[in-house]
Amino acid sequence: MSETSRRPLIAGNWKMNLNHLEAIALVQKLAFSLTPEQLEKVETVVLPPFVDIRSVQTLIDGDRYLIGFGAQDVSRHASGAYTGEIAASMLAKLGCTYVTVGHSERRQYHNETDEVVAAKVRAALAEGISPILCVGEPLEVREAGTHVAHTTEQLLAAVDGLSAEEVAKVVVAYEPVWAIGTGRTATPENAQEVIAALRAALRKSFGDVAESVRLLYGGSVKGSNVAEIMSQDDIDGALVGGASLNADDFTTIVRFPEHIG
Ligand SMILES: O=C[C@H](O)COP(=O)(O)O
Repeated sequence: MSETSRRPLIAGNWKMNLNHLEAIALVQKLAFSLTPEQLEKVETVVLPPFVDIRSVQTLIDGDRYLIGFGAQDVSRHASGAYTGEIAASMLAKLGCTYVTVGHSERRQYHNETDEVVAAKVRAALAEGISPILCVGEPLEVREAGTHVAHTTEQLLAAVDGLSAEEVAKVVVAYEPVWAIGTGRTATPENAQEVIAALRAALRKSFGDVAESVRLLYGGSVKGSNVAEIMSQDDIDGALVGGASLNADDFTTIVRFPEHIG
């Protein structure tokens, strides 16, 4: 995180955890634990399962919590006969401001291709929702040393053809697949290397707007490693999985500026 105008973003991806009652309890705990100053300094967002979102919205809107919320996936289609799918317009109506797109678990278990991911990015943007576009290499790519090229290709495939104005609304999350849920994190320097390369690729294709795009790191982020990760120049936040399910763990992560000298 360098001294720029990019506001840090910590997003909690709950994945397929917590029902709507548990969601309410967790968001309440977060709101009671974090001060308005902390939430002003660090944009804090939860990404619950679809069925929790209405409850989370009602709570956050009703009590005017300074916590954002979004979804974990979106249909590439606007509406129609797509059983089980959720349209971006439905998420927008619920007040979602973010949606993760192209998470490695969707790419791996639901066969999402770069083409599908690109269509979902567009679907979200069309409804004023910022996609949190996930990219990252599997272990064999890291071991082959081609991780920068791999993640850059994923990024450019997803944003190809967007305007600079649209790109400014995209958040990119670099999540090395081998670091997700494994307790293994990329070293802060490794994460910085890839994320700086992603920003350079955006700069080459879209110009100065690249300086305002927020790039996050994800993969076993915890209270104990977040400050070191966030000290890197190009890392603007974190996409947190496991540690976002516990209010104490997540608030410790959101409070990372207190641990940066
Ligand atoms: O979306 C979040 C990532 O997949 C990271 O998950 P994790 O923090 O449990 O490793």
